[in-house]
Amino acid sequence: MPMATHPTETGGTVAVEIDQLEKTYSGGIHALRGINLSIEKGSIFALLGPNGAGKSTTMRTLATLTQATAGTAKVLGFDTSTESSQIRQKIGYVPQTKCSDPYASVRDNLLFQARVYRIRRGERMVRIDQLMSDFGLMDSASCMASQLSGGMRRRLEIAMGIVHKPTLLLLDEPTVGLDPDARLELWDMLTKAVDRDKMTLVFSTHYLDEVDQYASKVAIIDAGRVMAEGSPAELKRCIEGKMYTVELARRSDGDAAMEIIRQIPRVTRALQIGGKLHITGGADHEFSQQLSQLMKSTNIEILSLQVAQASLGDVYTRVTTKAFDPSA
Ligand SMILES: Nc1ncnc2c1ncn2[C@@H]1O[C@H](COP(=O)(O)OP(=O)(O)OP(=O)(O)O)[C@@H](O)[C@H]1O
Repeated sequence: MPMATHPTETGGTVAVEIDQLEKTYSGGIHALRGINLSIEKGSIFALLGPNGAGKSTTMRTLATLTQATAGTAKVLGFDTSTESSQIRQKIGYVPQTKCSDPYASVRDNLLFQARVYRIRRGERMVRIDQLMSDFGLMDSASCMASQLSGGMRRRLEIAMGIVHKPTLLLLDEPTVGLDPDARLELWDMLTKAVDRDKMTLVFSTHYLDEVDQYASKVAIIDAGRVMAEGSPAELKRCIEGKMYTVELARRSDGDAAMEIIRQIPRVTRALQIGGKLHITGGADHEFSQQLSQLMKSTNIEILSLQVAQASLGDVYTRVTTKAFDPSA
């Protein structure tokens, strides 16, 4: 992975350009079915999607660890299929699975990585001390990686991923399996490091709150395709009207209630999940009155009706789940 010289970085203001990317694994599994994405330099970009959506495959392609079947992916102006060595010295990649040596200390794990990237002897210790301080690892410098908590081990692995000050950092589900406090701690330290070293960050996640809070842009991926893309605020605005959550007194009324909802002209989406009906429709008082009156007239008792602005979760549910679509 390390190279003696640094190539001139190209790509203008774009860090990643993906065009019609396809990946078919042996056995005929279509992991990517024509992904298009453009990621600006300096942004924090999230790939959000359910299990098996193709997030890791996209990450691995950008990290030049797997070859696309068709289409192109450019990282910092370099082609992932023909210019992998130029890309590898400019990026940091931290996979989903543990990648530190469990039997080496925190300091030795970082030292190993610094040697791999041929950081000069004089600079190595300064950089390692800085990273241990940034990621709250100073007091654990001599601990073996296997002795660290899940959150600390993840922080060590991210520190290892940026030891060479990459321009682009790829993190595959950085907080998976961590408790809420550990997630917050990690994001706090990570965003400070990203800011200071002026990195572009691309991360994949299942956590909507992380996307809402930290990402400047997000692509929602499902079954190997980009289903929606934009800033979290833009995506929320895409959902017209408001979100209504109706809880029925009797779960058994669910199907009948869905039939009634289908008759309301301004309902754009409706979904029945575990005894609750999630409806997108008109944003006015009249709409919610119409909804409750129709239910009452057919003896369907409503326990509660809540109204909210669309959340990123609503967008996610809408683009990744088969909902009732009256226009379909
Ligand atoms: N090495 C491989 N060989 C064969 N199939 C694979 C391989 N890696 C991934 N797949 C398949 O490709 C599809 C996409 O997988 P991928 O890991 O990219 O999704 P993901 O969105 O990262 O999922 P998760 O959130 O579960 O990590 C899945 O159907 C998966 O089973």
